Amino acid sequence: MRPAQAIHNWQADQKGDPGLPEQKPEYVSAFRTLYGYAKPHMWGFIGVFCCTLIAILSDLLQPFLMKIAIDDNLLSGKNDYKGLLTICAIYLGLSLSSLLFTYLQSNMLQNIGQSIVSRIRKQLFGHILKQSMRYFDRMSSGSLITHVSSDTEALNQFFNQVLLSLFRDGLTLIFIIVLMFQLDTQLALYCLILLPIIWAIAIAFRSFMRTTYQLARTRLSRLVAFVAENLSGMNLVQVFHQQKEQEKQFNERNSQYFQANLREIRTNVVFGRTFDILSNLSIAFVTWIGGNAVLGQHLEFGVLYAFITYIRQFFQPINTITQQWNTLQSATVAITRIWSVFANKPDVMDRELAPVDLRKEELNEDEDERQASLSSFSLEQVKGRIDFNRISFSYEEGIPIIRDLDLHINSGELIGVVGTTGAGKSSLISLLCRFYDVKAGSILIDETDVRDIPQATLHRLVGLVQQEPYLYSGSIIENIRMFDKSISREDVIRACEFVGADTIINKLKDGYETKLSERGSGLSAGERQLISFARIIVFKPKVLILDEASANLDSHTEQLIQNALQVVSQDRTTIVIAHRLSTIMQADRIIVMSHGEIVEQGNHQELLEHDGHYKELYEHSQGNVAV
Ligand SMILES: Nc1ncnc2c1ncn2[C@@H]1O[C@H](COP(=O)(O)OP(=O)(O)OP(=O)(O)O)[C@@H](O)[C@H]1O
Repeated sequence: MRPAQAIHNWQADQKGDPGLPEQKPEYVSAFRTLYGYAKPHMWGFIGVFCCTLIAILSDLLQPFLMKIAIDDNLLSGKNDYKGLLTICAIYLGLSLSSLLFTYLQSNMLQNIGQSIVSRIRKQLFGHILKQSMRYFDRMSSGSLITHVSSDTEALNQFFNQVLLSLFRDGLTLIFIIVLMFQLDTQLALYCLILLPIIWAIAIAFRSFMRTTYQLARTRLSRLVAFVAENLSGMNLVQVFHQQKEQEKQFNERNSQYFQANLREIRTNVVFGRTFDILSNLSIAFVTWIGGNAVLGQHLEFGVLYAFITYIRQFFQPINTITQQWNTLQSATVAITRIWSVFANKPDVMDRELAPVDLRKEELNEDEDERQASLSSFSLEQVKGRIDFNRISFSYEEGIPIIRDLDLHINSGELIGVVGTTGAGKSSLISLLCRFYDVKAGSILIDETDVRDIPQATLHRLVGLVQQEPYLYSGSIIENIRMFDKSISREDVIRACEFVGADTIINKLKDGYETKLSERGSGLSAGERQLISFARIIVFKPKVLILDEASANLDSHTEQLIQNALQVVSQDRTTIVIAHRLSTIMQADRIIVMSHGEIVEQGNHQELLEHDGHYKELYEHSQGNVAV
């Protein structure tokens, strides 16, 4: 990440994370899309439904069986031991069946849920990788991490908790009501009087629980985003001695999350206990009404026993369903957020090249030329001529960064680009690599517009060594061949010898197998630069861009990089954004940029004689100050 970007993200986080808006759930569209993912698992869902049905019936028939045992065997005076034994055997069978089918149901649902979520997570990461730089300028890495981790996890909970509860608890409730009416209509009607009260309590708690739940989730997301941003901008935090300030801010967020969690737990406990009280009141009520009926011999004792058992079971699913409301809410918000990522189309895309014969009649002259240049474009035959034809560019509307810039580079030329900070040097390179598209004008490589070259080909064609080369956690060899197994070890070693990185790598204990930690720590800035040179060499780009590290390198490493640059620039067009003029004094041509325009160009000697910006920069650098 460029320091400017890190600062931007870091500052964005100080203001609160704009990437994590508190979105309102949009149930219909969110679940319609999710349905598309669930559809291929339809048979699995039918299986889950059947298992749930059998498990619930096995559970609910148990009190009914007890009622038969009490009324027909124990209190009837028939002394039917065989009948009692049969009932006990069936009871045991039902318990085992409940156990087995509950296991199957949750196993199947877990399987389906996990495979859907893993598919979404895979697609999400793939989609994020395809986004253009403008997207990453806007989004903080913290919110993207949240999308890939917490939001997909919320989806997982949707399948394993919400769906399961809807299946199991919903069906349980329906069956209990049916069984109650089956046992005694009058007593069942008395119990149903309770339903509106339960409903009112659930509604009252629901909105309260939703608020506390969402507060906790939002605060957690902010905490995660804060940590992620701090890790990515750690060098800034340390350079500016921000540790104490950041720790203070982290503690504030942490304590806010802690408070929100406590509130959520308290609300859940109060809600659960309210239901317990209501359940006990109902049991007392039914015992009184039903007990009177039993004493008056209008009701069998077994029926009353079964009724009381069912009332106990009645409150559990209502409680669970209400609690799942929160998970449903957060899953919906998560789905909406994930889908808003999916909905974002990259600004920079490969042009759709419709088959020529289909569009021939519509082709105008320009289009004809474009098609002709494309058909002659082949990666192997590219010579590396680059034309910036009067290009203009801005990151934000109304703030021009590059203005009407015209630059033509011959194949094999070594071009140095210098200029004051913010002159637009890196932006020019970003346009050539097509991280962004120009607003006006065009950039051609061998007469072909970069917008017409598939990005995969373009990035094979143009190799970029960045100011702060990124190294992945993995061995040095994997970092050089970028995990591409088709590049042999010999090729890697040859590339390292070529740029002079070989001696350094061989001095390391494990040589090419040395494991690098994240960001390549363990190696100096110069060593990381040399490794990224070797990385470029193995991929043999026709155009090489070097965004030179602005950090001060020791003279030995600087010499190594100078030598490396000399060898890698042979036979390829090379553009070097130089912070130290010594790097480009030998360049064929030096371009001096200021405020997005080329203000001078020529070789070192010519520019010194010109007595302009370059001379000023040169004299400045003679005082050993980096440009
Ligand atoms: N991603 C971005 N979004 C918005 N503005 C940006 C972005 N990147 C750069 N800029 C702005 O564009 C201008 C040119 O930046 P650029 O990085 O191209 O300059 P530069 O000449 O390479 O500077 P330096 O030598 O400091 O690297 C600066 O004003 C910078 O703040």
